[in-house]
Amino acid sequence: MTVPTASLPLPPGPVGLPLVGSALHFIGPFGRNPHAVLTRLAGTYGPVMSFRPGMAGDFVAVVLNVVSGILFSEDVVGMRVRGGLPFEDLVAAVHADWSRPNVSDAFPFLAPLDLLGARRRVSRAVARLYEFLDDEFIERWLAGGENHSRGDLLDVVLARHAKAELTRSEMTKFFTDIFLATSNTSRITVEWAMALLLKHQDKMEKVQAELAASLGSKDFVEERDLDKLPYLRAVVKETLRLQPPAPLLPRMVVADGVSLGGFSVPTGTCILVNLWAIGRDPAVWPRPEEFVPERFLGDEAADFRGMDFAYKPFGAGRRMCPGLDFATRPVPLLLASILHKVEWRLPDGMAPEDVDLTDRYSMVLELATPLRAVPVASTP
Ligand code: HEM
Repeated sequence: MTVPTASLPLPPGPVGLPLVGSALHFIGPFGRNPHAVLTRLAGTYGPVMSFRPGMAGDFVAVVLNVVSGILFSEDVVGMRVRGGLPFEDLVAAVHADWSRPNVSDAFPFLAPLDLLGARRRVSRAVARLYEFLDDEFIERWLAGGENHSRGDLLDVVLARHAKAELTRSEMTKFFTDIFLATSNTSRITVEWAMALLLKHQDKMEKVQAELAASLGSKDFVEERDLDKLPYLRAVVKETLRLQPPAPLLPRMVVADGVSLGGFSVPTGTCILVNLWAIGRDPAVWPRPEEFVPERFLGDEAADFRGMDFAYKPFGAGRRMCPGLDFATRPVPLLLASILHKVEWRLPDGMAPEDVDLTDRYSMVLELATPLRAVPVASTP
C-alpha cells in the first residue's frame, strides 16, 4: 500500500546495538531458527516489527529422478559430471555450500569480500551443473537432429528453440534452475510428511487405507491416480502449513511512502514475511500446533492458490513460486509411491512419540534430527 507516511511511526522492535544491530537475537541456539526467533519477538513487539541485521540491511536421489523423468524422460542419478562426481553429489554440494552459515549473514557489508569462499564454490558447482545439463541433454538432442517427442518438458523447450523463441543458454539455465529449486524443497516436504505420519500412526493408517482402497493390487502409483487420493494430498498440504520449506519470504521496499499495519516502512528495508508463524497463527487455525490433515478436506478448505493469505507455502504476488504446479504433482506422487504397499516402521525400540519434530533453519527448513525409518513390504 502506498500512502503518505511522514506522520506514521516506524515499527517497534528489539533495540539494535551499534555494528551488530539485532544480530545478537540470532546467534546461539536461536540463530539456527530465525523463523522461531521472529515468531517469539512478534509476541513482544506485534505482527509488524523491525530489527536491524548488522550494519546494512535418502530422498534426494528419488526426487532428482522424478524430476528428470518429467524433464527428460531419463534418470539422472548415477550419471557422472565432468571430473567423475555423481550428479546427485554435485547437487548436494551446491545446497551444502549455499546453506552453510557465513560471516556476511550477520555483517552483509562483508559479502563482496566472500571471506569464506562460499560464493566462489557455489558458482563453480552451478557452472558444472549447467555444463553437464548442456552437454548431456541439450547438445545431445540438438546435435542428433532427431525429433524429440517423449511428452516431457524437453519437447516443449526444444520446440520453442526451433521457433527461435528460446536460446540454447536460456534452455540450459531453465533446467539448471529447476534442478536447484526442486531437489531440496520437494525432498524436505516428503521427509517432513513421513516424520509427521510416523509420529501420528492413526493418520498413517488413514493414508495407507486410502491407497489400498484406491489403487488395489496396482504395483506403481501414477500421476493420474493422485485425483483418487484426497487424504494423501491433504497430508501434503498440512505438512506445508506446519513446515513450509522456505519459511521466511524476503521483500525489499524500493519506493518511498510504504506503510504496513499502521507503521512507516522506509525505502531499503528488507521485509521478512514469516510463513511459519502465519501457518501456526491461532487466530486463523484451530489447534494450530496439531497435525490435522482433515482440515484440508472439503470444498471450503484452504488451497495454495487464491487469496487465502493464511496459507501461502509457495509465497504470493509477483515473486510467488513459479514451480507451484510442478511441485504439487511430484511431491504427492513421491509420497504415495513410498507408502503404497510398503509398511514403514521406526527403528528398534523407538516409539512414535520419540520422533523428533524439531526443525532447523538451513536453506530449507530441515528436521533437526534426521528421520530414520525401516521399510517392510506389506502383506497383500
Ligand atoms: C514443495 C515444493 C516447493 C515449495 C514449498 C516452494 C516454495 C517457494 C517459495 C515460498 C518461494 C518464494 C516465493 C516468494 O518469495 O513469494 C519460491 C521461489 C521459487 N521457486 Fe519454489 N517451491 C517449491 C518447489 C519449486 C519447484 C519444483 C520449482 C521449479 C520447478 C521452484 C522454483 C522456484 C523459483 C525459480 C523461485 C524464485 C522465484 C523468484 O524469485 O521470482 N520451486 N518457492
